[in-house]
Amino acid sequence: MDSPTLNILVKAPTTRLALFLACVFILYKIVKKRPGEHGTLPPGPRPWPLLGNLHQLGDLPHQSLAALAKKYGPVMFLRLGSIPTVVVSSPAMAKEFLKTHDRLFTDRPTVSARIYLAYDGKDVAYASYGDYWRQMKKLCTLELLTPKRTETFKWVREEEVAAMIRSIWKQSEQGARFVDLSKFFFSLTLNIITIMSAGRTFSDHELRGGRKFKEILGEMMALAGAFVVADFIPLLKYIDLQGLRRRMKSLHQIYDEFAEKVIDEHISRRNQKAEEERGVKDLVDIMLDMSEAGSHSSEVKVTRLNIKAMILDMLIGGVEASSTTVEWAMRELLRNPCAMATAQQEIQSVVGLDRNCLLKESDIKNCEYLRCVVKETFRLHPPGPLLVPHQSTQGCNVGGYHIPTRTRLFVNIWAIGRDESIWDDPYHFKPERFIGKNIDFRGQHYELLPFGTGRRGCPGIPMGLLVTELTLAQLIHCFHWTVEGEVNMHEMYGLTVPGKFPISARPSWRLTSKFPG
Ligand code: HEM
Repeated sequence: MDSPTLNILVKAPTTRLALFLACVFILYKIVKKRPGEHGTLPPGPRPWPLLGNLHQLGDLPHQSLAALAKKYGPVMFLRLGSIPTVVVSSPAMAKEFLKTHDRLFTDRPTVSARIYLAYDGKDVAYASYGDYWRQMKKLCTLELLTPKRTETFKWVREEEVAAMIRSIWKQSEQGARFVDLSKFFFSLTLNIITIMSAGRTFSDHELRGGRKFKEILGEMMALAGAFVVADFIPLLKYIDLQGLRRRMKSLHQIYDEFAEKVIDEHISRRNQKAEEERGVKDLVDIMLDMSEAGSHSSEVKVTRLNIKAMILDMLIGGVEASSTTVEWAMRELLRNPCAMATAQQEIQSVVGLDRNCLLKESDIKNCEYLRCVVKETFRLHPPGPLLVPHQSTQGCNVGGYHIPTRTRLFVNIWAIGRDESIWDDPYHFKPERFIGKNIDFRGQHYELLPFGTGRRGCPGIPMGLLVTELTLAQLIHCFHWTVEGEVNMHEMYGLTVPGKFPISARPSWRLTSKFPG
C-alpha cells in the first residue's frame, strides 16, 4: 500500500473507526468460532466478565437452563465464572455425550466438597476418572450394591418401613391432625442406609460434642449441594468468602471420627466372635473381609480410608435421592386423587385390606401401576435434575461442536422429562402413560435417565428403587391421606431437589386390622 492511501486510512476519523470495528469483529469471530482444527463452540448466551453466565442460573438452575435451552438449543455453551460448561437438553444429545463419547466425559470436576468433605476424591462419586475410581466403582458394582447383596438387606427395608408406618399410626391414634412426611422419609432412608452400611443406627450422644447424627448428615448433604463461589471464580480460591469450606472441614472431622469408631467397633466384634456367629454382614464387614484377604476377585485392595470414603458415598448418594423421590411421589398422588385411588386399588387387589401383616417387597412385582407412579415421578421430579457434573478429559468434537478440555457437562434430565416433543401432555402426572410401554430408567432410554447412564451411572439403582417402591406402597396401602388446601410444588435446589416446604398430610388408617404385631 502506498503512503497517500495509508494516510487517508489512518487520518480520516470515520475510516479509522471503521477499520477498528472491522478488526474487533474479525477477532470476535475468530475467538467465538474457533474455526479450523477445533471447530465451533455450541451456541449460548454471551458471558459477562468474571461472572460469565453465573447470574443466569438463578435459584433453580435446572429451570433457568431449560428456559435458556429453548432459545439456544439442546447443546448449549456457557461460562460459569471461568468454567467452560456444556448443557445438554435432548435425548439424542444425551446419548452422544453419555454413550458415544462417554469415555471422554467420565471425569468429575475438582470442587470444594470433594476436597474438604470427600477425602479429596478418595470416594467414588467425586473421584477423578482413572484407575482409582475404576477400582472403587468395581467395589460398588461387583461387591457392595449388587442386586443379590441388596436382596440380603430386605429385612432392613421391611423392618424400617414397618417402624415408620407404626410411628405414623401412633401419631394419628394420639390425635395428631397432620404429620410431617418429609421428616419421616429422611429418617427412614437414613436409618436404612446406616444399618446396611454400618450395622446399626446411631443415637444422639455418640458424636463429638453430643451432635445429632441426623443433623450432622443433613448438614453434610446441604454443604455437598451448596454453591461455592470459589469453585467457579479462581481469583477467590484462597478466600473462604462464604465460610463454607470452614464448615466442611469441621463436619468432615466429626464424620471421620464417627467412621473410625464404626470401623473399630467392627474390628473388635470380629475379634470376639467366630465367623459363623457374626450374623448378617453389613458393608463395613464386607470391606473388612476384603481388606483382610488383601485382594479379591475384583482386584480391589481395601484400606481404612476406602471404607470411610465409601460409607460417606452411600450416605450422601443414597439417603436424600431416595427420600426426595418418595416425597415427590406423595405430593403428586396427593394432588391427583384418581392416580392415588388407582394405586391403592391395585395394591388392595394384590394383598387385600385385612392382612395382618404388611405388604412385602415381593408383592411389588404385581403392582404395575405403582411402579409406573415411581417412573412418572422420576420423569417430572428427578432428584438430580442435572445429574452429577461430568468433565471432559480432552478437547473433542461432539454433535458437530468443539468441546474444550475440562469442560463441565450438565445433562438437564429435568428439561428432557418435560419436553413437549417427547412426551404427550408433559406437565401432567399420568403414570398410565408407561403402562404396556418398555421405557425404562436404567440407562438405555435417554428420555428417562434419573440414575444417569454409562460409566458414571448410579450403582445404587436396585437399592434406591426398592426403598422408594416399598415405602410408597406401604404408605398408601395403610392410610388414606388428605391435605389442607393445595399441595405445594415449589422446589429447592441443593444436593438433590426436594420440595421447598415439607409435606404435611393427615393420615387415617385404611386396613381393616389394627396395626400388626
Ligand atoms: C432414587 C434413588 C437414587 C437416584 C435417583 C440416584 C441418582 C444418581 C445419579 C443421577 C447419579 C449421577 C450419575 C451421573 O453422574 O451421570 C448417581 C451417582 C451415584 N449414586 Fe445414586 N441415586 C439413587 C440412589 C443411590 C443409592 C441408594 C446409592 C448407594 C447406597 C447411590 C450411590 C451412588 C454413587 C456412589 C454414585 C456415584 C457414581 C460414580 O460417580 O461413578 N445412589 N446417583
